[in-house]
Amino acid sequence: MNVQTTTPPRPAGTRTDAGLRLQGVTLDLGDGDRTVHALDHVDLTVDAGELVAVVGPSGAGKSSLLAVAGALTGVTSGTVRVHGTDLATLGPRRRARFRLTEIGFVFQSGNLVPALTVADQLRLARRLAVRGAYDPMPLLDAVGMAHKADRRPAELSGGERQRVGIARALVNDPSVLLVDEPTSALDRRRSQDVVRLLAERTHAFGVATVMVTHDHDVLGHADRVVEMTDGRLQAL
Ligand SMILES: Nc1ncnc2c1ncn2[C@@H]1O[C@H](COP(=O)(O)OP(=O)(O)OP(=O)(O)O)[C@@H](O)[C@H]1O
Repeated sequence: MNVQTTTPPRPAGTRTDAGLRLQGVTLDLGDGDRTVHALDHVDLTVDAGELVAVVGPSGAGKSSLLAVAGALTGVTSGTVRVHGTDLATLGPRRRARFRLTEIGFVFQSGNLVPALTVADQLRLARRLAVRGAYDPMPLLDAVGMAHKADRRPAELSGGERQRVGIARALVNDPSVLLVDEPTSALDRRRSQDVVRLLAERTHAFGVATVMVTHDHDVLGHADRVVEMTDGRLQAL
């Protein structure tokens, strides 16, 4: 008999160490002879169940912020904590495992695997982290995509692909969701729908979400907006 494992929603704000905490984070990157301060003493706390939008001009450091929050890049100084764990304490193997289970990534245009059905996109992401059968339907239902579970990415609209990307990022019940320009390939109405969905799922699943965007029309769905300029963060 297969044991179906589903992920129960986690109520927001139930863990004091939940979410994302950046304290005094600096990231220096080499650029030829000179050093670029991609992040300059950044402090940012995103609580479980909170959606924080990050805006700012090109080159301001927004991608760098996602890279350090997602354990893709180590910091030059300062600390990054995800669900209470200081990322600097993790070796390469534990860091990779941690990224798989604690962090969800949503990319610009879904980044789905072309050959897989919608349901299998979720099954694969789950399988990489947890053994055992998994029923993707409740989560697909939660993003309004259960009726297209058997379709492949080429048969979906841009907005639908993003919905599947959001579901896939939530499959392992991560503490942190990192979202990079989710509406860059979408028209205005679909952009609103996708970011509204992100906000709803953030609140319902109690995940700490950071969304980088150039799209000022969607900022109303964020709980908070911060602006990055020259590697520094300030509240808007
Ligand atoms: N690998 C690298 N080596 C050297 N400098 C880098 C590297 N990656 C980024 N930078 C520099 O770090 C700074 C921040 O870049 P980052 O990509 O984080 O900005 P961004 O706000 O995401 O920009 P955009 O909105 O254009 O994506 C920029 O000055 C950039 O040129």
